Amino acid sequence: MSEKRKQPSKSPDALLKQHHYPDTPLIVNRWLVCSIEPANSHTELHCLKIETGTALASEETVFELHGPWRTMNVATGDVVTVHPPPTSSHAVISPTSGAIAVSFPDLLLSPTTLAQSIDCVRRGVLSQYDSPPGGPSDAMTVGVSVHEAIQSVLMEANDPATPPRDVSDLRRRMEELCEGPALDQIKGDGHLLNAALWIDRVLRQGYRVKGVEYTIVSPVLGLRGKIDIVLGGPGRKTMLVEVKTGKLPYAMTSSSTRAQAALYHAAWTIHEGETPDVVVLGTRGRGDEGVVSVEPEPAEIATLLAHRSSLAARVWRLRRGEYSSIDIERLPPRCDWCPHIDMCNLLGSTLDMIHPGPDPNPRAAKAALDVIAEVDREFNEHDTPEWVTPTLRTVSMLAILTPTLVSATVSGPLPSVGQRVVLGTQSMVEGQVVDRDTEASVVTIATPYGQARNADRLDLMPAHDTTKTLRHGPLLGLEGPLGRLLLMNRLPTAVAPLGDQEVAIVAAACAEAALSNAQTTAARHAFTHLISVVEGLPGAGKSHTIGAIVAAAARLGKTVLICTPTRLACGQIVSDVKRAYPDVSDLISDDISTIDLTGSTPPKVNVVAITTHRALWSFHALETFVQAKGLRQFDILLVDEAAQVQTPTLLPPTALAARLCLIGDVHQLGPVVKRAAGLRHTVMDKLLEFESPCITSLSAQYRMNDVICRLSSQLVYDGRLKPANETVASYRLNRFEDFVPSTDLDRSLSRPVSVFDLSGKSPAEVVPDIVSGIKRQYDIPPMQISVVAAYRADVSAIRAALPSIEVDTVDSFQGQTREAVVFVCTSPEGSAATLLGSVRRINVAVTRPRGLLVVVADRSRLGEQEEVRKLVEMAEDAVL
Ligand SMILES: Nc1ncnc2c1ncn2[C@@H]1O[C@H](COP(=O)(O)OP(=O)(O)OP(=O)(O)O)[C@@H](O)[C@H]1O
Repeated sequence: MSEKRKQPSKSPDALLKQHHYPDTPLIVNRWLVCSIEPANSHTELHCLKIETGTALASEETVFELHGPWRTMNVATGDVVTVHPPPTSSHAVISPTSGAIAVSFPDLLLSPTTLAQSIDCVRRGVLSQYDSPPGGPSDAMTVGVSVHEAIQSVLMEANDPATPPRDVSDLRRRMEELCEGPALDQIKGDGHLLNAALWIDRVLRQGYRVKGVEYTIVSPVLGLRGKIDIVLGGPGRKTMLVEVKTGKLPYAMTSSSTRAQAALYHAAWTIHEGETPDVVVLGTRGRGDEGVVSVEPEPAEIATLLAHRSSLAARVWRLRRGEYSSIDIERLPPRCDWCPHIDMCNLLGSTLDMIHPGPDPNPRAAKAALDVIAEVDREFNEHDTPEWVTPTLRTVSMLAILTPTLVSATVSGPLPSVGQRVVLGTQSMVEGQVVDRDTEASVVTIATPYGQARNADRLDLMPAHDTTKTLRHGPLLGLEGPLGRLLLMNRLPTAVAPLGDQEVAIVAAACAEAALSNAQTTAARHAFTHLISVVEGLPGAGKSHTIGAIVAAAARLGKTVLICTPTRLACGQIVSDVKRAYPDVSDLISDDISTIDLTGSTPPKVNVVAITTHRALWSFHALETFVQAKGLRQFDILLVDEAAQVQTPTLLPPTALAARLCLIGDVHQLGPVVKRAAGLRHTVMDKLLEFESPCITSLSAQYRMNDVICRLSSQLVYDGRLKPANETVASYRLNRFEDFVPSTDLDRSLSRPVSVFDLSGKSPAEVVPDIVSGIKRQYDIPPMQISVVAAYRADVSAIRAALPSIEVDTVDSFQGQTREAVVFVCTSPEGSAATLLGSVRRINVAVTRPRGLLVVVADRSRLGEQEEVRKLVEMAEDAVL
């Protein structure tokens, strides 16, 4: 078995540089070095599960071989032996240390899985369980048959004995190959004609098959898989074809398909040393609709490279993006058929354990630990190399799921506090050391800090049970008042009174904004209480109050970190404050990256606004900002729309602030959580369980007239929501003087709240008439009329019919005000009414308008939509 291999002519990073991937440092995905021995012995190697590898023995070089448990030097003349014999594509030589990297194929992902994991945060972890329960669906059968037929006719074309075939011959031949129960559907959907047209074209261009199901393994990219078809063409051109026969045309250009194509492009370039063309071939579209040539963009490559370095890191990084871009609630149709659903549930339960709901109990914790054990077992059944202990798996999973701290026992010298590190033998968990225990060799690492580009690598001791330290370790943000609240169920009541001058400045800012007594109290509490809460009903002036707090703080020279769940809210707060308080306009910024933190003088800015997820990413920059101001922490952390912020997301920014002020409404939109019920229970919910003077309730609202206000008040607030004054209550839209109502529509729209039935039509047919009716009757600018729909499908259809009017989902209107709102509270035919099952979502929609609310419903479906039925009944009562 002993064999001596020569070094590949070019190192992988040289190839990367040569082929348009110049900035790619070589990071070996998951690697472990085999053993070495004198030429006449190789016994030790058999016990290691190394499937692949390479051996080096250059005359001049001394190589350092290292794995997680050993480091050895290979001297000139030594022979390195790997068992079973390696293939060069599986191994990489580290250009810096000269170490031999042997990749573990079972830790590599398929390109499809890796590409899909861009859309589904969990799929990366679950890739190894990719077989549908209950057998393949019809679509899969059709897809597979057509796919194989295409490969077969292309291969047959290589055979000199096959006569030349025109389009009809190709099509007929594929029909023969597809013979079976799915053939009728295949023919009906036009797959074979489309495929035949494409095959005819490439054959005429001189392309011939070089391989089908062509195996490609790329440790550098962290993937292995099979390219559906590799074609060689004139001028030594190579075309890589990804066949997506069962998919609809839009799948051809989806982000995951593009990612897959980019992966092929990169893998081929790196390992074969030539730049290929990549084509995604669909057959369901009309003609060329299904054929897409993909030229990966640098940004796509960069995204992939950012995701590649390990199974866990990929998913973890994706999860960091989740807070902004992946709305899990929009994925159910996908999840319903997703074969990973069972594993998803397991992970969901794990989440519940890590962030338990209101009453964490030992039984739930035990159940969740069982879940982790089960996940470990699953992983281990898949031939996991021994050194990848279940513990390591678990730690990476927990790190994926908890943006907090992990503790790990490390081998070798301990890094110092503050040092950025990568935990594990690859970029599994990035973070910064926040604590170290030299005796126990334990470091505590805060994740996710991101930006670990210059991090040092730490090796975990394989046998150590890191989960124990993880679970008992301190958690970032939990040492302070929030910790006492979450861990001990205790709310701090200590108050730090303000000095006279401070009281005067806060009072002045409140007076400038004409804050009510309750709003003024809420503003003062933000300065005096360790934790304060402003429960503000819709339109009760939460944003208005934040403005006064921020202005007062800026004038007092205090530092404030504002966190909001959305970028829109973030920008809105900053622009409102700048407009209302021009004197502090230079002291507030919503872009931490533009603040100069390197100068010798402290930055001028006092107030930084940032989205909650961005705060995780930019933790280090925020910390540097505070230090540059000569402080240890921000004076106040203000969290707007706090009812939407999950507890773990709140922990890192909390660690950066002396005081926490949460502002929100638990009856408006909540956090987007699919299964982990524990995450649904936010810090805001938790705080409202207390009766404490630190909670201020704002129930007098300044937005809606009395009729609209009554609707929300009855629907959600047990009558607590009231107009702040008579001017607000009696507000009506300004009607054109010469307007005379002549139709039923006009008469309905003359009331502040009205209900329209779809009567068998689609929202896109009904809404334009309603909007025209509003424009005819009321003197308001079109930008003050908005259409709000629960479902994206309705939003798209109505937008197409009403291009000049703002149409969007409920979620994008949270926090907004309009003169008139048309609320389409229907669900598209065939969809489950889940979005409308949420009274919180309905509440947000109906509390946007000042003067006019039009509810569009489908009476024939009210039986299936309990919350909508209630709304319609109350809206009709409101009209009377
Ligand atoms: N004390 C006040 N005096 C006059 N107008 C006020 C006062 N407080 C708030 N408003 C006005 O009421 C409207 C709604 O206020 P704001 O947007 O701050 O409410 P909100 O609680 O943030 O609403 P939502 O719950 O919808 O996010 C704004 O036009 C604001 O200027």
